[in-house]
Amino acid sequence: MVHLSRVLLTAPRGLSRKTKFLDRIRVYVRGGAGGQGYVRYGGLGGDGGNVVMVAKSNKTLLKLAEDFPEKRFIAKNGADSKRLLLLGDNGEDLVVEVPTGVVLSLDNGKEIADLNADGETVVVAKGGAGGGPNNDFRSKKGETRSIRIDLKLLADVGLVGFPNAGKSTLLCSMSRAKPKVADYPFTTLRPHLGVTVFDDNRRITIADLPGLIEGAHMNIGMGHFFLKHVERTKVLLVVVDAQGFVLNRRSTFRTAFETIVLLNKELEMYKPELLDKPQVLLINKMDTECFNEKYEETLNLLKNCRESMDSIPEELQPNRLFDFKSIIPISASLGENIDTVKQTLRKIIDEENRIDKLPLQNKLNSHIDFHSKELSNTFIV
Ligand SMILES: Nc1nc2c(ncn2[C@@H]2O[C@H](COP(=O)(O)OP(=O)(O)OP(=O)(O)O)[C@@H](O)[C@H]2O)c(=O)[nH]1
Repeated sequence: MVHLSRVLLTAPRGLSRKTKFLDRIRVYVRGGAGGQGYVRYGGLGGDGGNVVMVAKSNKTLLKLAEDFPEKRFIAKNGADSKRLLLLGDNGEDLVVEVPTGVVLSLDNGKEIADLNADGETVVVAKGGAGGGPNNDFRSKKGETRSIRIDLKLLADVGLVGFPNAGKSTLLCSMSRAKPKVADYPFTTLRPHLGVTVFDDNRRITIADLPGLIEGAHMNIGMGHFFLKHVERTKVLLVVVDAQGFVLNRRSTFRTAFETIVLLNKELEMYKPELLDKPQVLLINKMDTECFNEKYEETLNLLKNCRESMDSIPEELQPNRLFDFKSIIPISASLGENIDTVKQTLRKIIDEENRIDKLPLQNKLNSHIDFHSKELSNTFIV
């Protein structure tokens, strides 16, 4: 039964296809072969073309997969040297347009490129050298590879939370994005991006991700499938429903505090380094009944986090705890405290950008300084 419900809740492989969103594909690439040299007259064969990937912001992986269903990219061969044309022409490079923000890696997981800016290029399969005196006039074959193209969103802020916490509602209230909002879990089936624009035109990008639930690391719910999209964000914005969460009648009810701890565990299980990022906690639905009591209770439990985890099975308790820079009560649907959220995020991002520019030793000092300064903030636990 447990197995069955896990299978039912497991993200189906075709999920992204059903929702017309694709954030990973594998392609075969081959550089063109070099042309044969002409020994008798010392003629040189042309070099094979390279397969080159170029980042384009208007491209999507879905479009790439639709345009090239075979997912094979083979560059042109170099021309052979001939009696009447001793210098064979080089084969043309094959240029493949991929979305901006992709990571390219080999089957063994080794990353070969990170294409973050529009127009960035990388040769993913070199063409073979044409035949000439260096290789006994025997040409070489082109390089052959399988390349995994992984789209990782480039956003300043990543929203993480259980389903129904109000992440999409928050994204709507902070930007012009129009993600689907509904009163049932897993309304959000794919990541959405929104942009918050400040009065001085400063922009902050926010990625709303499908909800996580406990056991995501065992592929329950949508699993960790979309967590890669927070890897490159500067700040984690953790959103919880003050009233807690229950997936269905057979599931255990989880209080807001428990959902925070369970989210903490899921992030840690995915990649502990994610917890190096600054984190902000939003306790949502402050317009609902008994909010103040629940909010206070959650803050108190967070103060003694380790001791307050009795209700959570040991294997679901994180080793490394969230260290929130700020905790803010909000109502995403009424827009309460949303301005505070925006200003807090802006301040943290500005500070992160400043730290990024410092030399390493100064970076460490600056981080401690920043943190202790923030401790005077009343929302800090
Ligand atoms: N009362 C109240 N309801 C809210 C608030 N924010 C969101 N909701 C409601 O909570 C439900 C879930 O909101 P969503 O924004 O879809 O939640 P989500 O976290 O994106 O959910 P998933 O897509 O399942 O991950 C909807 O019915 C919203 O109207 C709030 O501040 N107050």
